[in-house]
Amino acid sequence: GGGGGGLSYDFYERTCPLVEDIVRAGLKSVSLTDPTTPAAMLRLMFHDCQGCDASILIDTVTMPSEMDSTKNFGIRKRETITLLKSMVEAVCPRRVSCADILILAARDAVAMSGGPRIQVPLGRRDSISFPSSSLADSLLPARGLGVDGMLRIFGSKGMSIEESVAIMGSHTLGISHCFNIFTRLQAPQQGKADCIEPGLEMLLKLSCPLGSLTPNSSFVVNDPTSLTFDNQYYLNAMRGRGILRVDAELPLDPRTGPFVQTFGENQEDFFRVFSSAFVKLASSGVLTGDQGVIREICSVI
Ligand code: HEM
Ligand SMILES: [Ca+2]
Repeated sequence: GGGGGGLSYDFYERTCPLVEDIVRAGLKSVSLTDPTTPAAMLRLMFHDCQGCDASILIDTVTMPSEMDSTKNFGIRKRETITLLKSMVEAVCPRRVSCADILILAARDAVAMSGGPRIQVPLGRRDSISFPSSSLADSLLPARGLGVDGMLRIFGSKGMSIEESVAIMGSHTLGISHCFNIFTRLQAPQQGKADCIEPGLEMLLKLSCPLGSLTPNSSFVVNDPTSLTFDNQYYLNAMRGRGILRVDAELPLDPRTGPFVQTFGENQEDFFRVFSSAFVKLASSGVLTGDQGVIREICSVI
């Protein structure tokens, strides 16, 4: 376990040389029918990476699973990983972990949306114990988390402030459900540095009216180019149009603001720092060697 020791860049070179091609092709075909798949993969990877052990994929019947934590509200398309795994199983049975397939799918999601091509070390093993909803509750960020808490989370994974700002650029993809933005709408000044540009506030109030009967299905996009992995997230945030509290605070906090500006001005910089942050996130606290197992069906222990 620990800081990613035991992972390597040629882990499947002998045992499953085609794994990266299979995952890339499979994800591409799933994304053709649902172009929001890459966003779902990237968030799924973050939420599994309190260990990156595919524990988020496990379905339990008799006890609460990770998915029962409200922090995992809106997590989509877990079944895509199970599907990709079955494609890999057909060629290399019992050799590739669900955890590695999830990381490969997330990095392919970034590349296929126009983002950087990231090399990731492999060799993760899947968890063997039942998943814990209370662990997910305590480790995953609250929807109203501010910059302070965000820096603490990523600092503990060995990221610099610059890398922490870069990994937040993940919100260049995807959506936020009204369920997750109500509190901010009702108390926009709750955070010390929070502010909403009036046009955005109006849009959010129209999209997510108080008393809405569909807060779990209505949503807004995280940035104006929500299917493209680009630096619009930063430009958007600098205009006071960040959707979540952390997105809004990022340009205003003196620790993070300068990096928001650099990434907004220079997409290459963003891509470079995002890549190293991604590898740190994907390597933190992983199981390797003879720890854990290789699950045959990702949703079943
Ligand atoms: C620590 C600070 C973070 C907070 C507070 C946060 C919070 C959220 C929330 C509340 C949503 C909306 C989910 C929904 O309503 O469906 C969301 C979406 C998303 N988040 Fe984060 N997030 C954080 C960091 C990250 C990181 C580090 C990544 C990736 C590495 C990430 C990737 C995403 C993606 C891709 C979406 C869109 C999901 C979709 O379209 O289904 N987030 N985030
Ligand atoms: Ca975007």
